Amino acid sequence: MGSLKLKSNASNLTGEIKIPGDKSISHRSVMFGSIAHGETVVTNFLPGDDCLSTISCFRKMGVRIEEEDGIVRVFGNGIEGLSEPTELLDVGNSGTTIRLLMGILAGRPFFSTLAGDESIAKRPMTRVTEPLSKMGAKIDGRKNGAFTPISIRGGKLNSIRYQLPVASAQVKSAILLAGLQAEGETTVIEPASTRDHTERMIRQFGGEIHRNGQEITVVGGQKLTGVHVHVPGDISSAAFFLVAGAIVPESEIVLKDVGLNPTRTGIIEVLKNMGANLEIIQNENSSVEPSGDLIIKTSSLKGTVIEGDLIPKLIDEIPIIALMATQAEGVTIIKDAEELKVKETNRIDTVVNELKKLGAVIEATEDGMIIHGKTRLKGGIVSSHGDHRIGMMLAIAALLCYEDVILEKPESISVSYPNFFTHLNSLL
Ligand SMILES: O=C(O)C1=C[C@@H](OP(=O)(O)O)[C@@H](O)[C@H](O)C1
Ligand SMILES: C=C(OP(=O)(O)O)C(=O)O
Repeated sequence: MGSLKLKSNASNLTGEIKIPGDKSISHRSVMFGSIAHGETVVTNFLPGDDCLSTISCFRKMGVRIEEEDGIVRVFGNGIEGLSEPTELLDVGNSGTTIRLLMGILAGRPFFSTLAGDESIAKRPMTRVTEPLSKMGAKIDGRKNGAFTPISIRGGKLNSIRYQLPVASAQVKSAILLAGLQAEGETTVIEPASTRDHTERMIRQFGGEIHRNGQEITVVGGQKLTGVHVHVPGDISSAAFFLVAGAIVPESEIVLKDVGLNPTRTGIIEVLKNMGANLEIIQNENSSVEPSGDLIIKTSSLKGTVIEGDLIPKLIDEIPIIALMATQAEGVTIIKDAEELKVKETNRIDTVVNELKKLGAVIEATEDGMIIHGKTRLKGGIVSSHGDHRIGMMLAIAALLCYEDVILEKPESISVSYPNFFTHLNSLL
C-alpha cells in the first residue's frame, strides 16, 4: 500500500477529457453477453478492476470473453451454457458484481461460492439473499447468509412480487436476473427510482420488461440474443471533473460522451441548484442510453439541500458533492443517505473525517452530513481507506489546498477510473 504526493494549489484546469466507460453498464454488458445467445461486442468498456472481476467470474463459468483496448467480445451460449465453477468466484471490491451475479446463480442448477476483499466482507448481502431464497435458491454464508463468503446452490425458481426495503439498483437487478429464470411473472417494487440500466439492457438484448409506476415486471424463460453495446462515459467519474472545474479558479473543462440517463443525473441537478456554470450538449444520436458533452467553468456556488428521491440519482457522487459544498457560500445539508454507510467504506464517516483533516467545516449526521462553506483548505496526510471515490475526491480537494497533501492508498482509484491521474494531469 503506497502513498502519493498530490498536486496542490492549482492555478487553473483547462482542457478536454474523454470520460471512461460507465462502470454499471460495463458490468451488465458482460453479464448479459454471458447469458445471451451469440456474440456480444462491447465498445468503450471500462477496464477498471471491478469490471475485470466480473469478466473473471464469467470466465470461471466457462464463458469465452476477449478483452483488449476497451473492446470486449463475449461469446454467450445462453444462460444454460454457464457451467459449475471449480474455483471460488472472486468479486474483488465490487458490490455490483456479487449482488447481480447472485441473481444469475440463483437459477443455475449448480453449486458456487463467492467472496471478495475485506471491504466486500463488511457489506450487507441479506438484502439479496433474502428475496433470492424466497424464490427457491439455497444460499448460505457467514452470519446466517448475511456476509461473504456466500455459497449458492441454484435451481428451479418460483416468481415473486417483492417490495424493496431500500432503493437499490443492485437488489432490483438481482431479482430481475433471477426473475428471467423463474416460472411466471416477477415484480419488483422500488421505493424510489434507481438506475435502470438492467431494464434497458434486457430490452436491448431482445427481452421484454414492463414498468408501471414504481413496479417493474419481467417474465421468466425469455431468450436473449447477443448485440453491440456502446458504453457511454460514466457520469460518476465525470462528477470529479465537474466539481474540479467548478471550484478551481480560472477553469474550463470539456467532458466528452458522458452518460446522461435521467436515473443518474442527480449531480447535474445539484450543480444547477448550487449555481454552477454548466453547459450540456445532448448527443441526438444516442439510442439505448442517452449521452452528451458537458462544459463546466469556474463557478460561484451557494449551499443547497439534497434529500429524498434525489439521493439514489447521485448516491456515488456524494463524496465529491461534499467537497463542492465546502466551496459554496452558506450551508449544504445532505439527508436520507444512510446507504452511504454500506458502500466500499462508511462514506459518511470517511468523507467527514478526511475533509476535516484538510480544514473543512463538516459534521456527520445519522443519515448524511452538514457542510458549512466557504472554507480555505490547508494540507495534510489523508487516506482513501481503500475506497476509490474517497481517493479521487481527496485528489480534487488537494488542488485547492495551500499546503502539501499526501494521499495514502491511492491505488484503490483503479477500481473505477484507472487513468484518473493521467486525465487530471492533462488539465494542469
Ligand atoms: O447497480 C449498480 O450498478 C450500482 C448501484 C448502486 O448501489 P446500490 O444498489 O447498493 O444502491 C451504486 O452505489 C453502485 O455503485 C452501482
Ligand atoms: C458503491 C460502488 O460500487 P459497488 O457497490 O459496485 O462496489 C461505487 O462504485 O461507488
